[in-house]
Amino acid sequence: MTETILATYGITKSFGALKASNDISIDLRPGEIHAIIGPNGAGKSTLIGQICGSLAPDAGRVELMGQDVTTLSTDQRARAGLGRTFQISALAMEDTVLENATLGAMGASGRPWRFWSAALGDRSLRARAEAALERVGLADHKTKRCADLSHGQRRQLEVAVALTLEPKAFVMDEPMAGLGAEGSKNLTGFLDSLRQEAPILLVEHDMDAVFALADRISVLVYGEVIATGSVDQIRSDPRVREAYLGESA
Ligand SMILES: Nc1ncnc2c1ncn2[C@@H]1O[C@H](COP(=O)(O)OP(=O)(O)OP(=O)(O)O)[C@@H](O)[C@H]1O
Repeated sequence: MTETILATYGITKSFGALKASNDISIDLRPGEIHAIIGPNGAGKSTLIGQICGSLAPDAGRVELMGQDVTTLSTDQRARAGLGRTFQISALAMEDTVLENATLGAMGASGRPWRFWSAALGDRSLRARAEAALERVGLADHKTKRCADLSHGQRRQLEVAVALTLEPKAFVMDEPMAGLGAEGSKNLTGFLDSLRQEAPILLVEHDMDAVFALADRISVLVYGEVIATGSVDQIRSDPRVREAYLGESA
Protein backbone atom coordinates (compact mmCIF):
# COMPACT_ATOMS: atom_id res chain seq x y z
CA MET A 1 0.00 0.00 0.00
CA THR A 2 1.33 3.44 -0.92
CA GLU A 3 1.73 5.80 2.00
CA THR A 4 -0.44 8.90 1.69
CA ILE A 5 0.52 12.24 3.21
CA LEU A 6 -2.55 14.26 2.25
CA ALA A 7 -5.85 13.00 0.90
CA THR A 8 -9.41 14.02 0.18
CA TYR A 9 -12.22 11.49 0.28
CA GLY A 10 -15.42 12.32 -1.61
CA ILE A 11 -15.14 16.08 -1.19
CA THR A 12 -18.34 17.76 -2.34
CA LYS A 13 -19.24 21.45 -2.31
CA SER A 14 -22.15 23.26 -3.93
CA PHE A 15 -22.82 26.95 -4.46
CA GLY A 16 -26.58 27.00 -4.95
CA ALA A 17 -27.33 24.66 -7.85
CA LEU A 18 -23.66 24.55 -8.94
CA LYS A 19 -21.56 21.59 -7.79
CA ALA A 20 -18.12 23.19 -7.65
CA SER A 21 -16.59 20.01 -6.14
CA ASN A 22 -18.28 16.74 -7.02
CA ASP A 23 -17.09 13.75 -4.99
CA ILE A 24 -13.38 14.50 -5.30
CA SER A 25 -10.89 11.95 -3.97
CA ILE A 26 -7.22 12.72 -4.57
CA ASP A 27 -4.04 11.94 -2.69
CA LEU A 28 -0.50 13.20 -2.29
CA ARG A 29 2.32 10.70 -1.75
CA PRO A 30 5.80 11.13 -0.24
CA GLY A 31 8.28 12.94 -2.47
CA GLU A 32 5.86 13.71 -5.29
CA ILE A 33 4.50 16.76 -7.01
CA HIS A 34 0.84 16.19 -7.85
CA ALA A 35 -0.50 18.90 -10.13
CA ILE A 36 -4.17 19.85 -10.35
CA ILE A 37 -5.08 21.40 -13.68
CA GLY A 38 -8.34 22.37 -15.30
CA PRO A 39 -10.03 25.07 -17.33
CA ASN A 40 -11.11 28.34 -15.68
CA GLY A 41 -13.99 27.75 -13.28
CA ALA A 42 -13.32 24.00 -13.05
CA GLY A 43 -13.20 24.19 -9.24
CA LYS A 44 -9.48 24.23 -8.45
CA SER A 45 -9.65 27.11 -5.94
CA THR A 46 -12.75 25.62 -4.34
CA LEU A 47 -10.92 22.32 -3.83
CA ILE A 48 -7.81 24.02 -2.43
CA GLY A 49 -10.00 26.09 -0.09
CA GLN A 50 -11.48 22.91 1.37
CA ILE A 51 -8.09 21.23 1.69
CA CYS A 52 -6.60 24.24 3.47
CA GLY A 53 -9.63 25.03 5.62
CA SER A 54 -10.96 28.32 4.27
CA LEU A 55 -14.05 26.55 2.89
CA ALA A 56 -16.09 23.82 4.61
CA PRO A 57 -17.11 20.88 2.40
CA ASP A 58 -20.78 19.83 2.28
CA ALA A 59 -19.62 16.20 2.37
CA GLY A 60 -16.38 14.24 2.40
CA ARG A 61 -13.22 14.60 4.46
CA VAL A 62 -9.61 15.75 4.35
CA GLU A 63 -6.82 13.75 5.98
CA LEU A 64 -3.27 14.85 6.73
CA MET A 65 -0.89 12.04 7.77
CA GLY A 66 -3.92 9.89 8.48
CA GLN A 67 -5.49 12.51 10.78
CA ASP A 68 -8.95 13.81 9.90
CA VAL A 69 -8.46 17.60 9.65
CA THR A 70 -11.80 18.43 8.00
CA THR A 71 -13.06 20.52 10.89
CA LEU A 72 -9.74 22.22 11.73
CA SER A 73 -9.18 25.91 10.97
CA THR A 74 -6.58 27.07 8.46
CA ASP A 75 -4.14 27.90 11.27
CA GLN A 76 -4.68 24.55 12.99
CA ARG A 77 -4.01 22.77 9.68
CA ALA A 78 -0.84 24.82 9.21
CA ARG A 79 0.35 23.77 12.65
CA ALA A 80 -0.59 20.16 11.88
CA GLY A 81 1.82 20.31 8.93
CA LEU A 82 -0.04 21.74 5.95
CA GLY A 83 2.18 24.34 4.32
CA ARG A 84 0.10 26.62 2.15
CA THR A 85 2.00 29.14 0.09
CA PHE A 86 1.60 31.95 -2.34
CA GLN A 87 -1.03 33.96 -0.62
CA ILE A 88 0.82 37.18 -1.32
CA SER A 89 -1.26 39.02 1.27
CA ALA A 90 0.24 36.82 4.01
CA LEU A 91 3.55 38.69 3.73
CA ALA A 92 4.00 41.99 5.57
CA MET A 93 5.41 44.22 2.84
CA GLU A 94 6.94 46.85 5.15
CA ASP A 95 8.67 44.26 7.34
CA THR A 96 12.03 42.74 6.50
CA VAL A 97 12.56 39.31 5.05
CA LEU A 98 13.84 38.03 8.41
CA GLU A 99 10.90 39.55 10.32
CA ASN A 100 8.43 37.87 7.96
CA ALA A 101 10.12 34.49 8.34
CA THR A 102 10.41 34.83 12.14
CA LEU A 103 6.75 35.70 12.52
CA GLY A 104 5.96 32.73 10.30
CA ALA A 105 8.01 30.51 12.60
CA MET A 106 5.67 31.23 15.51
CA GLY A 107 2.71 30.36 13.32
CA ALA A 108 1.85 34.03 13.72
CA SER A 109 -1.17 34.37 11.50
CA GLY A 110 -4.21 35.22 13.56
CA ARG A 111 -2.23 35.99 16.70
CA PRO A 112 -2.59 39.33 18.47
CA TRP A 113 -0.07 42.00 17.48
CA ARG A 114 1.31 42.25 21.02
CA PHE A 115 3.08 38.87 20.65
CA TRP A 116 4.98 39.97 17.59
CA SER A 117 7.78 41.89 19.27
CA ALA A 118 8.40 38.94 21.62
CA ALA A 119 8.62 36.60 18.63
CA LEU A 120 11.18 38.78 16.91
CA GLY A 121 13.46 38.54 19.96
CA ASP A 122 13.07 34.78 20.39
CA ARG A 123 16.36 33.09 19.49
CA SER A 124 15.00 29.69 18.54
CA LEU A 125 12.31 31.18 16.29
CA ARG A 126 14.95 33.36 14.71
CA ALA A 127 17.25 30.41 14.15
CA ARG A 128 14.44 28.49 12.43
CA ALA A 129 13.68 31.51 10.29
CA GLU A 130 17.33 31.92 9.32
CA ALA A 131 17.64 28.23 8.42
CA ALA A 132 14.54 28.48 6.22
CA LEU A 133 15.88 31.61 4.48
CA GLU A 134 19.15 29.80 3.86
CA ARG A 135 17.23 26.86 2.38
CA VAL A 136 15.34 29.04 -0.13
CA GLY A 137 18.39 31.13 -1.04
CA LEU A 138 17.35 34.39 0.64
CA ALA A 139 19.94 34.47 3.44
CA ASP A 140 21.73 37.39 1.78
CA HIS A 141 18.51 39.40 1.61
CA LYS A 142 17.27 39.06 5.18
CA THR A 143 17.50 42.75 6.06
CA LYS A 144 15.67 43.84 2.89
CA ARG A 145 12.10 45.03 3.12
CA CYS A 146 9.71 42.48 1.62
CA ALA A 147 8.37 45.25 -0.65
CA ASP A 148 11.83 45.52 -2.25
CA LEU A 149 11.98 41.87 -3.28
CA SER A 150 11.24 40.70 -6.82
CA HIS A 151 8.08 38.66 -7.40
CA GLY A 152 10.15 35.49 -7.60
CA GLN A 153 11.91 36.27 -4.32
CA ARG A 154 8.55 36.85 -2.61
CA ARG A 155 7.47 33.40 -3.72
CA GLN A 156 10.66 32.01 -2.20
CA LEU A 157 10.01 33.95 1.02
CA GLU A 158 6.51 32.47 1.19
CA VAL A 159 8.05 29.02 0.93
CA ALA A 160 10.51 29.98 3.69
CA VAL A 161 7.63 31.10 5.93
CA ALA A 162 5.91 27.76 5.31
CA LEU A 163 9.15 25.85 5.90
CA THR A 164 9.59 27.31 9.38
CA LEU A 165 6.56 25.25 10.48
CA GLU A 166 8.19 22.08 9.11
CA PRO A 167 5.32 21.15 6.79
CA LYS A 168 4.49 17.55 5.95
CA ALA A 169 2.87 18.69 2.69
CA PHE A 170 2.77 21.85 0.61
CA VAL A 171 -0.30 23.19 -1.15
CA MET A 172 0.61 25.79 -3.76
CA ASP A 173 -1.90 27.90 -5.62
CA GLU A 174 -0.54 29.18 -8.95
CA PRO A 175 3.00 29.91 -7.81
CA MET A 176 4.09 30.82 -11.35
CA ALA A 177 1.47 33.56 -11.72
CA GLY A 178 3.03 36.94 -12.44
CA LEU A 179 6.53 35.57 -12.97
CA GLY A 180 8.30 36.12 -16.27
CA ALA A 181 9.94 33.31 -18.23
CA GLU A 182 13.18 33.56 -16.23
CA GLY A 183 11.35 33.70 -12.89
CA SER A 184 9.22 30.66 -13.80
CA LYS A 185 12.29 28.72 -14.80
CA ASN A 186 14.05 29.53 -11.53
CA LEU A 187 11.03 28.70 -9.43
CA THR A 188 10.52 25.44 -11.36
CA GLY A 189 14.07 24.40 -10.46
CA PHE A 190 13.50 25.34 -6.85
CA LEU A 191 10.19 23.44 -6.52
CA ASP A 192 11.83 20.44 -8.15
CA SER A 193 14.27 20.26 -5.22
CA LEU A 194 11.66 21.17 -2.60
CA ARG A 195 9.62 17.99 -3.13
CA GLN A 196 12.26 16.11 -1.13
CA GLU A 197 11.37 18.18 1.97
CA ALA A 198 7.64 17.67 1.55
CA PRO A 199 5.40 16.61 -1.33
CA ILE A 200 3.59 19.37 -3.19
CA LEU A 201 -0.01 19.63 -4.34
CA LEU A 202 0.33 22.17 -7.12
CA VAL A 203 -2.47 24.12 -8.78
CA GLU A 204 -0.94 25.73 -11.82
CA HIS A 205 -1.98 27.14 -15.21
CA ASP A 206 1.58 27.22 -16.55
CA MET A 207 1.68 23.95 -18.48
CA ASP A 208 5.44 24.10 -19.09
CA ALA A 209 5.96 24.12 -15.32
CA VAL A 210 3.35 21.40 -14.77
CA PHE A 211 4.81 19.09 -17.40
CA ALA A 212 8.34 19.71 -16.11
CA LEU A 213 7.49 19.07 -12.47
CA ALA A 214 4.51 16.78 -12.00
CA ASP A 215 4.87 13.13 -11.06
CA ARG A 216 1.11 12.89 -11.42
CA ILE A 217 -1.54 15.22 -12.80
CA SER A 218 -5.24 15.29 -11.96
CA VAL A 219 -7.55 17.05 -14.38
CA LEU A 220 -10.56 18.82 -12.94
CA VAL A 221 -13.51 19.71 -15.17
CA TYR A 222 -16.87 21.01 -13.92
CA GLY A 223 -15.98 20.04 -10.35
CA GLU A 224 -15.01 16.46 -11.19
CA VAL A 225 -11.65 14.73 -11.55
CA ILE A 226 -11.88 13.30 -15.08
CA ALA A 227 -8.38 11.79 -15.14
CA THR A 228 -5.32 11.20 -12.93
CA GLY A 229 -2.03 9.95 -14.33
CA SER A 230 1.54 10.60 -15.36
CA VAL A 231 2.42 13.48 -17.68
CA ASP A 232 2.43 11.13 -20.67
CA GLN A 233 -0.87 9.53 -19.73
CA ILE A 234 -2.55 12.91 -19.30
CA ARG A 235 -1.11 14.38 -22.50
CA SER A 236 -2.46 11.49 -24.55
CA ASP A 237 -5.83 11.14 -22.78
CA PRO A 238 -8.64 11.91 -25.25
CA ARG A 239 -10.98 13.16 -22.47
CA VAL A 240 -8.36 15.67 -21.38
CA ARG A 241 -7.76 16.85 -24.95
CA GLU A 242 -11.48 17.31 -25.38
CA ALA A 243 -11.82 19.26 -22.12
CA TYR A 244 -9.01 21.56 -23.21
CA LEU A 245 -10.25 22.05 -26.79
CA GLY A 246 -9.23 25.57 -27.70
CA GLU A 247 -6.96 25.82 -24.64
CA SER A 248 -3.23 25.19 -24.46
CA ALA A 249 -2.82 21.82 -22.74
N1 LIG B 1 -18.32 31.75 -3.24
C1 LIG B 1 -18.87 31.33 -4.40
N2 LIG B 1 -20.18 31.53 -4.63
C2 LIG B 1 -20.77 31.10 -5.78
N3 LIG B 1 -20.09 30.46 -6.77
C3 LIG B 1 -18.79 30.24 -6.59
C4 LIG B 1 -18.10 30.67 -5.40
N4 LIG B 1 -16.79 30.31 -5.51
C5 LIG B 1 -16.65 29.69 -6.70
N5 LIG B 1 -17.84 29.65 -7.34
C6 LIG B 1 -18.10 29.01 -8.65
O1 LIG B 1 -17.62 27.68 -8.55
C7 LIG B 1 -17.01 27.30 -9.77
C8 LIG B 1 -15.57 26.89 -9.50
O2 LIG B 1 -14.82 28.05 -9.16
P1 LIG B 1 -13.27 27.99 -8.78
O3 LIG B 1 -12.85 29.39 -8.48
O4 LIG B 1 -13.06 26.97 -7.75
O5 LIG B 1 -12.63 27.50 -10.16
P2 LIG B 1 -11.08 27.53 -10.60
O6 LIG B 1 -10.84 26.24 -11.30
O7 LIG B 1 -10.23 27.84 -9.43
O8 LIG B 1 -11.05 28.72 -11.64
P3 LIG B 1 -9.79 29.65 -12.09
O9 LIG B 1 -8.87 28.77 -12.84
O10 LIG B 1 -10.46 30.67 -12.97
O11 LIG B 1 -9.20 30.23 -10.83
C9 LIG B 1 -17.12 28.48 -10.73
O12 LIG B 1 -18.25 28.28 -11.54
C10 LIG B 1 -17.33 29.66 -9.79
O13 LIG B 1 -18.06 30.68 -10.42
